[in-house]
Amino acid sequence: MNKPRPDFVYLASQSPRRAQLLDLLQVRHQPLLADADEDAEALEVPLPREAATAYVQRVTGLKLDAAVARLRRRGLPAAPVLCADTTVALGGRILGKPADAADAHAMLAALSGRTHRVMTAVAVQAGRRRLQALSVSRVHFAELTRRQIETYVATGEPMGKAGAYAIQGLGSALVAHIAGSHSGIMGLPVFETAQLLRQAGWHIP
Ligand SMILES: Cc1cn([C@H]2C[C@H](O)[C@@H](COP(=O)(O)OP(=O)(O)OP(=O)(O)O)O2)c(=O)[nH]c1=O
Repeated sequence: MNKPRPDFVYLASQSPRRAQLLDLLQVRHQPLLADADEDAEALEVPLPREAATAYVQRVTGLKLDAAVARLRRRGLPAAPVLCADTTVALGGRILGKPADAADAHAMLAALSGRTHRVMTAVAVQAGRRRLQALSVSRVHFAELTRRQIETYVATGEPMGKAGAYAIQGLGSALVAHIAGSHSGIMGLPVFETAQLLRQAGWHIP
């Protein structure tokens, strides 16, 4: 007899935005968070001269490897595992999460008046199948004054966000134009995620 299909996915992410965006698809999910001794940050180091698209997909694959190993280690019931990674690229330069307020200030000054790319890779492990997708958006920032940057950094919002801003928050006041996926910029491209989950056998309209 066939095993019943699980009715949830594991979301291997500590990002509350990713959980909210997955909720839009009405897919039940459970967190699969890293153990205290797993060094998640260590995965997020670009290789010398690595292109941002290659980097974001490689890191997402590593996150998924770690999550699948975690599932096995904990002996949890089998179900698909989903994870994602978001990277901001200004020309050939990869902007990660700011280390501190000065770093956030420098990133925002670099983004001011220019167009950058935001890439989010999504990966799903469903049994032996690994499915991956990449969303690339272009974001144009208004010209920012030093004062505006200082005020924004002082809100604390840039911390923990790739590129030092949040389009879902006050950061939206700095963004003049986007071309691409708003949810992808936030951290989980809903359209591409739906495509992957359908391929994994999920019923999504
Ligand atoms: C550009 C941009 C990024 N971000 C966020 C999305 C991601 O959470 C974060 C990039 O870091 P990620 O390493 O992609 O994700 P994370 O560390 O927050 O969570 P996890 O690895 O557990 O899944 O930046 C926004 O929230 N809004 C934005 O507009």
